[in-house]
Amino acid sequence: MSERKTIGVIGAGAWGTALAQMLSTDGRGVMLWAYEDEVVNAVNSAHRNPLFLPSAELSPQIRATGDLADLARLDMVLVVTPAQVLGRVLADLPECPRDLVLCSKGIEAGTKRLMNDVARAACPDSAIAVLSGPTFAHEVAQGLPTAVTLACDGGREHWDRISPEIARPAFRPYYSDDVTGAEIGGAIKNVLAIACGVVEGLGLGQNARAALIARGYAEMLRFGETLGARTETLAGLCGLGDLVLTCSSTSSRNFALGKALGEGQNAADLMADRRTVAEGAHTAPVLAELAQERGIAMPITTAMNTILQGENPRDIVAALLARPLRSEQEESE
Ligand SMILES: NC(=O)C1=CN([C@@H]2O[C@H](COP(=O)(O)OP(=O)(O)OC[C@H]3O[C@@H](n4cnc5c(N)ncnc54)[C@H](O)[C@@H]3O)[C@@H](O)[C@H]2O)C=CC1
Ligand SMILES: O=C(CO)COP(=O)(O)O
Repeated sequence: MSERKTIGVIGAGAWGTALAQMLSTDGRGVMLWAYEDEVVNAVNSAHRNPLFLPSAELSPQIRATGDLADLARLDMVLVVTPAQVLGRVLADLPECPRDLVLCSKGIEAGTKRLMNDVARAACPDSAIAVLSGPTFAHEVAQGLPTAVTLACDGGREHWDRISPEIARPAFRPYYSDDVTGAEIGGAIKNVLAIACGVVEGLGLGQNARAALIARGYAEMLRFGETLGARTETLAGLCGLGDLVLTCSSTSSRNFALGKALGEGQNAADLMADRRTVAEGAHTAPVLAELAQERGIAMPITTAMNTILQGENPRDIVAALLARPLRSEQEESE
């Protein structure tokens, strides 16, 4: 039997913890880096993560650490921090691994870079893969069946090396070499999930939500095309698949944030002091800016950005509905 190498996971929020649990199911060791000492201690002593994934009983195969040096010399490291701190955390890594697998969903605000560009700058010699798809953390931690896109910048050879390390009977990666497409799907669906939550919070009905998913997907395709993503990638698990999941459940933090906005809660209050991340709130401003700079029609994204800045959701929805009639394929605001 081949040796099962320890895998590193950076970030012990809900998703990093669930991935560590999933990876440990074949009996291998997982080294999990956590930002909070409280999480390190709880994982090591009680096999729990009370801050971010309280429902899961974790495998004793998972060892937590607060020291990134403990991940040195591991061949493969999954990076699962919030998107806005990924670059900072990678810059602190004493040694870059051979294989980095990026699992965060977002765009870096200041630089407007996708996560793979941020990671490439920090670890130029690492092979970069993006793992993304419809994956609520609590379901993966329970071992429920889940499928993801695993986009490998090194093509088939890269996939052949890393996919056996990541696949498990209930966790099924699908091959892609479209790293940009895989990232764009995950980043944009978070903004659209907030929009679907707003529709829910305002009580606008199921028809409106379906319209929003379809028109939001058209925005994802237009944006993706401009950045060189392939339509077939966005039609898959990491795009449409994840959009459908997060636009239809309050298990999504982004959807729940939108619902609260639609119900009349204040955006600044909702963002203040939150421990868990709703990536769409950070992605919306940078995405709206990129759309404007590049002349890409993204009216739903722009509207969500305005609502997150404190505008009245009902007024913004009314303005969206009042735009001139056009064909579905037309690419103007
Ligand atoms: N929760 C989920 O079901 C899924 C989440 N993701 C993505 O995974 C990424 C991480 O999300 P979650 O694990 O859900 O996080 P979370 O919302 O459960 O927890 C927040 C995380 O941020 C970390 N953090 C806060 N400040 C930090 C700092 N200054 N430096 C480093 N880390 C810091 C915390 O330690 C914690 O790990 C996000 O990009 C999210 O979109 C992707 C798929 C599923
Ligand atoms: O990305 C996710 C599921 O695929 C998790 O969505 P939220 O971050 O909205 O909870």
